[in-house]
Amino acid sequence: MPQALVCMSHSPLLEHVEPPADVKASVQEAFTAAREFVHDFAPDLVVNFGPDHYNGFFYDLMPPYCIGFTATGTGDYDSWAGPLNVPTEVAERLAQFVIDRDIDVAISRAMEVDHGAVQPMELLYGDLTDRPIIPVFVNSVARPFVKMERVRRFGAAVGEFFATDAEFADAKVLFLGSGGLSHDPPVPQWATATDAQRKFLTDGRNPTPEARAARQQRTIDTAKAFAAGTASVQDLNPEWDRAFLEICRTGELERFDALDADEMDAAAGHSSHEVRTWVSAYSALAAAGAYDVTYEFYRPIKEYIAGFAVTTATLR
Ligand SMILES: O=C(O)CCc1cccc(O)c1O
Ligand SMILES: [Fe+2]
Repeated sequence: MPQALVCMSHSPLLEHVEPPADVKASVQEAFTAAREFVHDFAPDLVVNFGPDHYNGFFYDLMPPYCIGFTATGTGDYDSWAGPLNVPTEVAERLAQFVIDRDIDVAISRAMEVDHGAVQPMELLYGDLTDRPIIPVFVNSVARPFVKMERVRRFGAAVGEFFATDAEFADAKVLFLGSGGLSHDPPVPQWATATDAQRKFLTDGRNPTPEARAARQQRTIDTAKAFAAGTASVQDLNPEWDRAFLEICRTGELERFDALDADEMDAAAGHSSHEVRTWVSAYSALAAAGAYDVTYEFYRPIKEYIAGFAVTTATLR
């Protein structure tokens, strides 16, 4: 069983806003299940499909996907702030393979990854350097978006590399996807942003501690208000989330192609695009063969501003 998958929502609010005790306990149980899964699997390498929230990628140069050859955590919301343990030579060969499959992926030799990319690894391993990891950015927040079909093909190309590369014939690779499902946290969008917000979206790297703290407090305040029913935040959409999870379960991944960005905004919120990391990760796993989803947790959680899901999968 050389490959496996964990896909999970993330939320920087996990440590900042308290849902009811039973809800919190159920999420912690899901994390425990995922942790046991990865410890049993014991991957030699993690391929980490992560989004970004204008901490590492900005509108000065916004690729649809990017493979990191070396990478550092930005430390937003107290997430991982140091270097990642990236096997550069493998990342380089992966990028060449993907490009040869006609997917024009960007690369970075100094990638910056935020809470959205590192939180699953922190929850599963506690330490971003515990395993060799290849960080793969999948744009999930900054329009324009490529079609979901392209995201699926991108993930499949990544998966094909590990399914066919001689060096990985006996290696265990974990595909990790982070984000979603339905949610609409207060991340500015270009189309409706003020001039000051547009400057941040374009040129917001390395914020002052004050600016970062203000941004984080705004998210925390919004989450508390959303849970109290007083925020004008778009509702979570459990139906949409369950339909998405159903596609993951069936393995009929071409069905993801019908996900349209405008419809997703309307039905599931402006951050629902984070499921692009899931589409990539599931497609990567499916490139090696049929799989089974072995664990699924789902709960819409306003305190975390997330249709919160955790899934694990193994090859059949
Ligand atoms: O502050 C931000 O930029 C967004 C934080 C955030 C909140 C809820 C769910 C998420 O997935 C998320 O990323
Ligand atoms: Fe996010």
